[in-house]
Amino acid sequence: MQTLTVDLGARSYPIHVGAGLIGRAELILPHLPMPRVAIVTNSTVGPLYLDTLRAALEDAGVSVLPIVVPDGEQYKNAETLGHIYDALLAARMERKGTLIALGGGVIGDLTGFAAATYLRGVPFIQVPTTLLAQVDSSVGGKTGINHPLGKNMIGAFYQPRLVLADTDTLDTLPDRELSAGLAEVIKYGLIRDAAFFAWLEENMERLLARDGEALTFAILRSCRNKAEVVAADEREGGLRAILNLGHTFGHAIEAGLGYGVWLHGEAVAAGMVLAADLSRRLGWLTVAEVERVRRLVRRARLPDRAPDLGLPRYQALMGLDKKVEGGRVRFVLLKRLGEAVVTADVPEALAAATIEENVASV
Ligand SMILES: NC(=O)c1ccc[n+]([C@@H]2O[C@H](COP(=O)([O-])OP(=O)(O)OC[C@H]3O[C@@H](n4cnc5c(N)ncnc54)[C@H](O)[C@@H]3O)[C@@H](O)[C@H]2O)c1
Ligand SMILES: O=C(O)C(=O)C[C@@H](O)[C@H](O)[C@H](O)COP(=O)(O)O
Ligand SMILES: [Zn+2]
Repeated sequence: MQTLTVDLGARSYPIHVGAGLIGRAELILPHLPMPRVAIVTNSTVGPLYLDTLRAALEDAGVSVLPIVVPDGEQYKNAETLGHIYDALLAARMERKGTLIALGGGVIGDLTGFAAATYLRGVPFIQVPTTLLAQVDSSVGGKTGINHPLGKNMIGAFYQPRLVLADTDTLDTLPDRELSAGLAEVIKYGLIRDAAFFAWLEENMERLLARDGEALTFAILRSCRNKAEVVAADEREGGLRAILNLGHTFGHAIEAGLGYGVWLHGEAVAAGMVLAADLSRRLGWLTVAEVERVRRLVRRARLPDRAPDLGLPRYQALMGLDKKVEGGRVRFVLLKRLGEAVVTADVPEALAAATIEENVASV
């Protein structure tokens, strides 16, 4: 097991990464104010991993309330959140009870927001079981739910007490989901870690083949990048927005197609290629550099073109992005491979051409 820390003063927390961690209650116990937890999971992950986690905790004297919600991005909404509150209230979960998110980013975001709001805040722990959740969503405290008009529109910054990333859980992850996680991994290389981008170009096949050493390296390197950004700017006053590379286009794709049609990582992958192409149009990246981005995305078995929703629909959806200021979309773009910038100074015609020249019919 290897451990990193998200450095947030009194709210700092560890990220443990390694094999077989779900069965190790001793890693969780120090973070529980009282021996009572609710494990929130879904109908896919529950049958795979709930028993192991539950038995480990119960054997250690912890009372466990399982809450199983339906699986899918389309359930990351107010209705599912309501079911979680209902179950917590029915079981009289108290303020010192801890919520544990067992699953991917959907479960993590939902459970984190439930924890931020139930009784005005109870402790929570992330046990991420997808690559995407292990490299990104379980770290940093962005929690929330979708709105039909836009992704993650309702939420809170609320940090977990612990992130427990058991790499064994990736054994059961479908290939498509593994690739989706690789999108956010590539993101770290593009925004602030050129050496990691080059490493990914060398090692993409090992990652796709689920080589344990390569995956663990990529998870730790990604978490280290994210932890450093979050420690510097927890609530996205500035720097943290670079973690949104590809998301302005990507969130428009997810909401525009309907949640769950394209996976989050797939939409972000196409969005990053568009962001790279827009950066080229602004004179920052070369054609060859955009091709490097496109090639790596394709090698990760991810889409490098966006679905053709029509330009007006893209513009309307992107106008709802959380980074919009004074009505102007703020784009996360690339000055070079390994350095992101956030700018509203983008001629509308260039953004429009980027979309129109990078779409493919779905
Ligand atoms: N909070 C953040 O900082 C942040 C960062 C990135 C993404 N997100 C959010 O995370 C979500 C995407 O997360 P995701 O990609 O993990 O999707 P997900 O949570 O939908 O999980 C993907 C699929 O894999 C299944 N699954 C999970 N673990 C499994 C396992 N070990 N074996 C087999 N199947 C497994 C799930 O049931 C689901 O069907 C989006 O809602 C996105 O907006 C949040
Ligand atoms: O942690 C962050 O900050 C991120 O932006 C990480 C993203 O990968 C993630 O998808 C996040 O949920 C997007 O944030 P949002 O504020 O655009 O909803
Ligand atoms: Zn994301």
